[in-house]
Amino acid sequence: MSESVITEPHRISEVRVTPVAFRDLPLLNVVGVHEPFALRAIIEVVTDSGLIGLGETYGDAGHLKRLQLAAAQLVGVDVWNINEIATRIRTALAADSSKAGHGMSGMVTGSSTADRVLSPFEVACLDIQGKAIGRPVSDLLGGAVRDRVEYSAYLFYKWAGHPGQDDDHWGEALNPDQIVDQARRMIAEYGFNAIKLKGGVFAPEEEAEAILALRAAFPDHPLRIDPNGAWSVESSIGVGRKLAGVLEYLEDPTPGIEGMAEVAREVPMPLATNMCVVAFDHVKPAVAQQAVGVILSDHHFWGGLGRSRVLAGICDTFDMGLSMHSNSHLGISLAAMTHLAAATPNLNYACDTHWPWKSADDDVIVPGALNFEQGAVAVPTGPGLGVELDRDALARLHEQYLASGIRERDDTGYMRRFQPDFDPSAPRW
Ligand SMILES: O=C([O-])C(=O)C[C@H](O)[C@@H](O)C(=O)[O-]
Ligand SMILES: [Mg+2]
Repeated sequence: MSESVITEPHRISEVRVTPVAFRDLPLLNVVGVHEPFALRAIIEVVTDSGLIGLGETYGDAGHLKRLQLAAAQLVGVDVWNINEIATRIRTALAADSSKAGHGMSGMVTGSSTADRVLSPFEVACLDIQGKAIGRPVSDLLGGAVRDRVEYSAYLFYKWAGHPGQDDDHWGEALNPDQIVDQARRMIAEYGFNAIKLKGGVFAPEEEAEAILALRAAFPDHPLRIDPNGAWSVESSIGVGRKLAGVLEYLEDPTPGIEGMAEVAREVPMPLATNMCVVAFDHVKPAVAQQAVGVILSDHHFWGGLGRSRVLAGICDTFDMGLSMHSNSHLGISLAAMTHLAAATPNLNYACDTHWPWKSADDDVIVPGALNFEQGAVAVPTGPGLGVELDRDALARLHEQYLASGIRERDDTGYMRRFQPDFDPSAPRW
């Protein structure tokens, strides 16, 4: 590598934003059911030095529009100047007042728009920085403290298949026995050492039974349940007491910082959240009220990898645990999550991932860079993120996006096609 490649600025000459869709399964949650395709946007940042960096984020129409507004302001900026990139993005978004299209279907609503938009550009710039100096992104984040990152088995209640289609290969999971079967299959295939159940679908007592069935089947796996705020304070306290000694944490049992604080005072396990603390402004009131013991970071809405490490420092300062949240995602996100978790010493919980729900052939990266072994992904050691864009796959998933007709994630609207009176309001029980 010539010295100039290292010392010269790498100025952004072009930014490409490509919406893609990949097949998804009918996974149930408090707001409805996953549609047949999940949306993402793939970001390519190109420099005048000929390097290309990759980022991945939500693909909803409103978010895409904001990504385009931001992208138009980034030409000429040096990829080493993330502060300048963040400033330009805030300026570009000043005229955009729409809140629509954040990509999380009503479950994470209060995150910062500027941080959500910054995230994929920051990741792409870190990818370029790493490529420019021949070092992995984890080195740019302070260095890997672990060479493999543990993920959890993320179980969902689900229908056997999308209505009108054949059953999918996971089949139905609507009761505790089927949830245990799902866990067995997922753990046999991926080796996960921790288990999370997405709740908020059935009454809390039934979901607590599923957790007890998982405990009986997997005596040593840390367990979590996440009903996405579906339970009242009273119900949450009831479930929390019933599952004393069974859960490593109870995730978002009830909505809001005040409600979580009430529950936290009465249950023995820490409460975790990716709903009531999703932006830096939420941390102070949550700490003051001792509402949460664990924050689930997510670089897609906390402003990228650097700002997620700021969050990690805050958690460390206030003796809070740190875990990682996930939405349906592709390989560029998995690479970024893995570098971040590798370089975050206090991220001690197995991270969430929706990875097992995606078909292996539905991705935009060249296969082989990221593999699960014994529940963990080895941290890529090549330059940058360590993943390569497969342009044919990108074109195919973009065609899939165009053909899908889906432009916003809408779990509730999809559910109402089959259950017209479905009501997503929370708390429900
Ligand atoms: O931990 C969480 O809240 C999530 O993973 C949110 C996701 O949107 C999940 O509920 C889903 O994909 O249905
Ligand atoms: Mg959650």
